[in-house]
Amino acid sequence: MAGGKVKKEKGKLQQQHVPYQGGISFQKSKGQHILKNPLLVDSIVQKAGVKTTDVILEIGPGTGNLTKKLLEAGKKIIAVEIDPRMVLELQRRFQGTPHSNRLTVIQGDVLKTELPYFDICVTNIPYQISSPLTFKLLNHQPAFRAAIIMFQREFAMRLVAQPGDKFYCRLTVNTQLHARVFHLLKVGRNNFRPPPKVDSSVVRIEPRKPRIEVKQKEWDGFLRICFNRKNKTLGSIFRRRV
Ligand SMILES: C[S@@+](CC[C@H](N)C(=O)[O-])C[C@H]1O[C@@H](n2cnc3c(N)ncnc32)[C@H](O)[C@@H]1O
Repeated sequence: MAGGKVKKEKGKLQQQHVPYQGGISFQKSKGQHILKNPLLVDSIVQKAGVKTTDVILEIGPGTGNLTKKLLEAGKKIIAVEIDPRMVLELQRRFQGTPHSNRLTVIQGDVLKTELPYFDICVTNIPYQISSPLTFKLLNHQPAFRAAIIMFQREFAMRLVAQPGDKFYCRLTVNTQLHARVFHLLKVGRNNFRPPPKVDSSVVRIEPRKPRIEVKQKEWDGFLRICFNRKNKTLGSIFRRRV
């Protein structure tokens, strides 16, 4: 472990819990639990179904462990990171690599940032922003294909719950009104550095297509077009619906 200290305690060599990577101390207040298992990162990217043409949004790229795999899979990454130390670390890590011109890092709080267009969001978020972030994404226009998000397990269970489940609640209803939600992967706390106090789950959120609202005026215009054509049957179907 980079920067780790080893101290002798009660006759045993015990590794002190010093969560450093590349000289950066991780801040729990910012939910900085870095994914340390490369196999898990591969699995998340693979299950996300990223296309080579995709513009990907990543929230909280941290030191870039997920970012690196996303850069290999997609066309362009837009990453929003609140911590300037992490932004510097990302620049240091990707500068001069073949991927660098496909990565844009926005420094700021994602909840206060106007999000650009993206096809898919793949992200390991700080859990304290789970709820506002989910609804920010669900309100985002134009709608994206899917968001693949690491949540605290219990929050994930509430998102995917079905009527009658113990986790079924207002969050479930509000989310499923706007999106289809799937549980993808259970993730144990030891896959992170430092390990959080809770287990996690990766969830896939697919926004529902908005219903097309047709106003009376538009129906009238459409009716006229139908009657101007020779297909009278089609015309009468629409007349009945008006
Ligand atoms: C759980 S870590 C994930 C790090 C990295 N993606 C990984 O998987 O290894 C969360 C990241 O989100 C950043 N973060 C925390 N609050 C944020 C916010 N409001 N807006 C943007 N980034 C935030 C943290 O600084 C941290 O880098």
